[in-house]
Amino acid sequence: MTAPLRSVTDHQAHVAALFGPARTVRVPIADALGRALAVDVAAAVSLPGFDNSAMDGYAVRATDITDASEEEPIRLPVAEDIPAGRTDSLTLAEGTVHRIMTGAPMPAGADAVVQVELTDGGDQTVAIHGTVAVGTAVRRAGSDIEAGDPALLTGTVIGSSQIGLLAALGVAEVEVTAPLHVVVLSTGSELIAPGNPLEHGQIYESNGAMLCAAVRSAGGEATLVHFVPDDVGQFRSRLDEMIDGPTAVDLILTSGGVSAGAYEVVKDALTGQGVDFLKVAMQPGMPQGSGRYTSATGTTVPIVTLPGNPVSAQVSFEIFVRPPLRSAMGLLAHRRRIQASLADDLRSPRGKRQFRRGVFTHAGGADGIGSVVPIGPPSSHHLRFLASANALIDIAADADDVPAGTTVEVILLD
Ligand SMILES: Nc1nc2c(c(=O)[nH]1)N[C@H]1C(S)=C(S)[C@@H](COP(=O)(O)OP(=O)(O)OC[C@H]3O[C@@H](n4cnc5c(N)ncnc54)[C@H](O)[C@@H]3O)O[C@H]1N2
Ligand code: MOO
Repeated sequence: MTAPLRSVTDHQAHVAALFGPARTVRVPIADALGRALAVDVAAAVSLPGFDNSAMDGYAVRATDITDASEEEPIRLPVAEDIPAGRTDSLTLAEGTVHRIMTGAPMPAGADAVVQVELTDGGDQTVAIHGTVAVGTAVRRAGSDIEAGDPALLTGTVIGSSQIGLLAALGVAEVEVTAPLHVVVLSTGSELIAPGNPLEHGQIYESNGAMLCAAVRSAGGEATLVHFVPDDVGQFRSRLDEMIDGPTAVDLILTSGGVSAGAYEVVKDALTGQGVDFLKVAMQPGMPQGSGRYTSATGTTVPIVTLPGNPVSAQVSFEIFVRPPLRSAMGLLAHRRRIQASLADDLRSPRGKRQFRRGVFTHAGGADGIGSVVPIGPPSSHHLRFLASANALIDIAADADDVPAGTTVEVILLD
């Protein structure tokens, strides 16, 4: 008797339950890029740290130049020259000015800066051709952020501007969520590494490179292992070797060897070892497995066994692995889902949720929604069309004929 198929949402829940809470790590700020902040960061200093000039010009007392005009400029002695970086504390005497550059500290007593364009630019004395209000071109200490104020909150994903703020605040290292380490294991004696000649019946190993890239683009770290012989004992020893190796393993991701053939090394080696093998009501990606595998030395690691067909492997990663992997690193789990108008008729197998490859554009649908053109046939060896797609079209399990013009949901891949 055939077991009923598990629904996509059910299998998503099974895989998600394998992941624990995010781990954290302290890193130099440059290495925090793309990671989620694990603590609140308060400003240890104010920004700006001192009153400084917003313009190249002259620091003045505004009352000294209230009578200045284009026709009758006021001429004042230039008592000091203050480039950015000057560290001594200066005081502006009444009836004098200091030449000052953008970012340089304001002298005590000065309350405005006259930009150089309103003067003759003199360096001994200067003719000032206009008036300025108190505060003109002065950046006050703490006007961006005051020392002690919250700068970044836990959970913020660190991008270049957050790194900029941290550096400006003098922060050298931060506590962020740690990247998870995924061992990507490809099985199949027909598989040859790219760069080598092929014999008849052999193909290039592509799932390994693809899934490692998928893990990295999700924010994880990946190690690729290609296991060739169809030998269950050797397969388990290789797995144990990786688990008990120098780098802790957070997830094992296999592809291939899980369907109904005579040489299904993954399924044969892991059945009865804490891993369930089953069929999910989806296309592509029907044969799946997930669970926790314990090595000979007693280390237990979550494992997800993806089907070998390349499109099945990649789509399965997107649907089952990417969201909980990202969640477990404190990152936004889900890709953007958007409604689109289907540009061509589709057929879908009733009873299976179908994820067809598509090209989404923001225009072209009715009522201002975008449109999606399905590309390539449904079968799961059409890697070329997957590589041209920017979206997966999510067709419900109860649909069969889906005519052009139907509003469908798409998952944006970039
Ligand atoms: N009798 C049945 N046969 C099959 C069923 C089924 O239910 N009953 N399911 C089919 C479906 S659907 C899929 S998907 C595949 C999954 O098979 P496996 O996970 O066991 O994968 P393999 O048989 O090892 O390989 C399938 C296919 O993919 C190629 N492959 C595998 N690994 C790689 C790799 N790393 N790089 C590139 N290509 C790879 C492999 O050469 C095969 O062509 O089973 C169907 N069969
Ligand atoms: O379900 Mo399989 O994953 O179509 O190729």
